[in-house]
Amino acid sequence: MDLNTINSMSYEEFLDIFGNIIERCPIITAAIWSQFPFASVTELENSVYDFIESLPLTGKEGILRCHPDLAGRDLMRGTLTDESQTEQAQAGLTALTPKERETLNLLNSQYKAKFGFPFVICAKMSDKNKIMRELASRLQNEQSQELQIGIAEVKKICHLRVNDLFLNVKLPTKL
Ligand SMILES: NC(=O)N[C@H]1NC(=O)NC1=O
Repeated sequence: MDLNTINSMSYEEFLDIFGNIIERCPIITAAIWSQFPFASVTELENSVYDFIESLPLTGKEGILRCHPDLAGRDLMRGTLTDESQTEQAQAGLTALTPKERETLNLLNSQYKAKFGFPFVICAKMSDKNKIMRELASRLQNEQSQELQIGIAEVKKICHLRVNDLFLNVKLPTKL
């Protein structure tokens, strides 16, 4: 897919394809359509990141809260987004032993109880062992630090999702 194609999309088409570049936050995709046309993919990504940075702390916390727990309830119920399902599978989180799942769930609960939002990490850039270690280590941080790290991870996830869309997307023939 090229930029010209994107720049000629209606906001409905743009939302259909790019609506989940930030997990369960289509409002961000809808907002950046106002910045059309984009001169580059980087410019598109930067407008997402600028929008996120313009939010108050509660808005940033809200973005983190839209993320499903890793190997959590949504994975067990089959209610993850396609993107999150692929990312968690790639990190090995869909094939945990019961003991590993129990440990991860416990750490996730401790993290949420301490910070008020879920532990977020770019799963595709990690694996199950690294995720467990990072979670245990980040649990020791201050809340403000974790908000910053979590949002940095959201941006990494977004970057990979945008890349994927540019490489793989099959556009509706109508476009
Ligand atoms: N909690 C959390 O990190 N969730 C996410 N990470 C990722 O790579 N995809 C997600 O949905």
